[in-house]
This record gives sequence, C-alpha cells and structure tokens, in this order.
Amino acid sequence: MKQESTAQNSQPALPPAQFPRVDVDPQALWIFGYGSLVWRPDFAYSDSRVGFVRGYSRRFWQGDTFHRGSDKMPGRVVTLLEDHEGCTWGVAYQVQGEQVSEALKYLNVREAVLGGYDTKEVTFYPQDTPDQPLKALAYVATPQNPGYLGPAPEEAIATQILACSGFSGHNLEYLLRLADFMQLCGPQAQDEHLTAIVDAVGTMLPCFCPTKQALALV
Ligand SMILES: N[C@@H](CCC(=O)N[C@@H](CS)C(=O)NCC(=O)O)C(=O)O
Repeated sequence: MKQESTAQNSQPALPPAQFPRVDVDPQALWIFGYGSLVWRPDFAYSDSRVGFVRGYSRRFWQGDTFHRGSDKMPGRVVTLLEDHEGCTWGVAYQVQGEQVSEALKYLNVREAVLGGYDTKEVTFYPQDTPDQPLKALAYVATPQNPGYLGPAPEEAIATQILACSGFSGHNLEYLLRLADFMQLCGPQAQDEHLTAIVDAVGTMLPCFCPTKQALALV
C-alpha cells in the first residue's frame, strides 16, 4: 500500500519530490484546484480566488486507488479534458516565498506520485476580475497515466463512486463536496457532467433523496 506523508513536512517514504515540468517562479505562484483541492488544499497559501479556466471540461475520468479507492476497487476523481468550448470552475491559490516549494513538494506526493497527475500551465480568470487573468499551475491526469479510466456513462460512474472509498474517505464525499462548491459558485457555473452524476446517485439512493412517505416513517 502506498504511504502518504501524514504531515506536510514529514519526509514521505517515497522517491524525492520531482518539481513540476513547467517553469515556475520560485517566489510566487498560483495553483488552480478543480477537484479535492477546491475544499482541501492542505498547503499554506497567501491568497485564493474563485474563478474558472477556459478550454477545459472537468471529467470524472481518473481512477484513484489511494485517496478514494483501492487497488481492487478504484474510485473515480476528476481531471481536465481539453475542450475548446469548455469552462471549468475552481479555486486558485497564491503561494509565495517558502510556501512555493512546500506546496509543490506536498502536491507532488499527493497529486503526482499518489494520484498520477501531471502539471500543466493554465490561464485562470478570477470571478471578480475576469479581465485580469492569471497564469496558474494545474494538476491534470492525462490518458497516458496508468490510473486513467476514461469516459463512461454517468450512471456507471455514479455506481462506481457509491461503491468506493480510500485513504482520504468515501468517493461519494468527494463528489458531493465538489457539487457543494459548484452550488456556491452560482448559476453561471454549470457542470452538466457533475450534475448528471449527482442526479444518477440520487436515483440510486432513495434514502439520499427521501420521499414524503419515507420521511413519514422516520
Ligand atoms: N488536480 C485536481 C484533482 C485533485 C484530486 O482530486 N486529486 C486526488 C488525487 S487522486 C486527491 O488529492 N484526493 C484527495 C481527496 O480525495 O481528499 C484538483 O486540482 O483538485
């Protein structure tokens, strides 16, 4: 079983951190989160902005055998799919000074080593100042990584999410926390893929969407 460092600064029993392949400014950097990083960055940062990236769609197409699944029952977590018409909402975190190397070292273990993600530079548009876009680093799982599962019907993805859990918790928590975030972003932030999976989960879990009759029995 893979071991994740229990604290950001403890030395993980893993190969030394390999810094991102894209050039980063060692003194200041924005990191774009669009999955678990939206609610659990778990690294120190100086500022954060809600906003979006254009040209990408979010998809539950990455398998996860550590955080939200196991080797026998891999969970499903999100990645970014290049999509000319796409727009993905998330949170950008600004790291400065020593925060940069600490964040990259931590994320290299969490995202790259344990999750199969690679780094990519994206353009981030803050919700409040979309006319002042920022360059940001994103962690993206490409089809070349061994954990990549690729497309599947949303109903099948929902079934897999309901059945899986891992080191960081149940896969359903991962889905619902992301759905909660998207609710907070407001009506302009639509994610049809995410909504379809949440709806499919709802139809599979009557207790998840209790009927009046069911509530009357409580
Ligand atoms: N890179 C995306 C997805 C990140 C993600 O969900 N990565 C998984 C690794 S497989 C993770 O960190 N999971 C932690 C958790 O599920 O709490 C993001 O920016 O949020």
